[in-house]
Amino acid sequence: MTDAWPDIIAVVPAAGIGSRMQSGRPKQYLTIGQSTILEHSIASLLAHPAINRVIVALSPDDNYFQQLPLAGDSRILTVTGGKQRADSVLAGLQAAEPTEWALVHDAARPCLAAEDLSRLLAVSRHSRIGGILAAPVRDTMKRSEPGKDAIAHTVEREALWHALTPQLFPLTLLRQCLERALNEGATITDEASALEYCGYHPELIAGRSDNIKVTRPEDLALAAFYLTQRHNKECA
Ligand SMILES: Nc1ccn([C@@H]2O[C@H](COP(=O)(O)OP(=O)(O)OP(=O)(O)O)[C@@H](O)[C@H]2O)c(=O)n1
Ligand SMILES: C[C@](O)(CO)[C@H](O)COP(=O)(O)O
Repeated sequence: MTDAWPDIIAVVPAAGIGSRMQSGRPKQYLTIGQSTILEHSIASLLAHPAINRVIVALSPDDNYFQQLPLAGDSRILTVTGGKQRADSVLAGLQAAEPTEWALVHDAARPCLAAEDLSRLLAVSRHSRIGGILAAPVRDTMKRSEPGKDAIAHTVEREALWHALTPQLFPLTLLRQCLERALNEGATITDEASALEYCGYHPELIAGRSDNIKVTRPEDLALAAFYLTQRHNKECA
């Protein structure tokens, strides 16, 4: 640990199959430029001075990771992921050596900006609960009628956010909340929802809306555009 940054471990859930992407391989292994989406996502973490250990949760059927240069990086440990994203995250947390903070970042989010990562990490200086990167909703939001593509009503968008990653929490607290929530059958789609289930209120850190999760086919070109824009700006 340095004075500037907390003692931290990063966990990258990368054990999904990317079914919504409709591609020939898991989406985290699709390429943008010369690297896979997974490599971009992990690079955005390791480029930050605060992060020098990453645990990657992989599918038991993953035949791709070992072909990447990352496989030989001593800062990276791999574990076997689980049936749901939360199971994969918990597998990573359970493999982590004792560490004060845990940062969880989707393998499918390759466009994380360094300034957003720093702003999230700064939460560790004043909070014992943690927080998440999030983007305020911009569009009018509708709730559909159950089972129909018809509008039931408009959802008040004031104070409505898109949860992003990374998400940052005390490792022990996150592990305890995830274990309890999963054991009690709660639906957990991000780390914050496990803390909420246990009664905590993590901070919302407004983040860039270009920190997209590559989920559907059209997202790949958008992520490539964002990464190219950032590269050109850095090289200017
Ligand atoms: N059992 C799972 C499911 C998802 N993930 C990871 O969690 C992140 C976000 O999940 P999502 O975007 O839903 O990825 P997939 O589950 O692969 O996508 P899909 O739902 O379209 O199959 C991804 O990096 C994915 O690899 C994981 O580690 N373990
Ligand atoms: C964690 C997450 O990216 C926050 O928005 C999101 O919940 C992942 O959901 P998915 O269905 O596993 O993609």
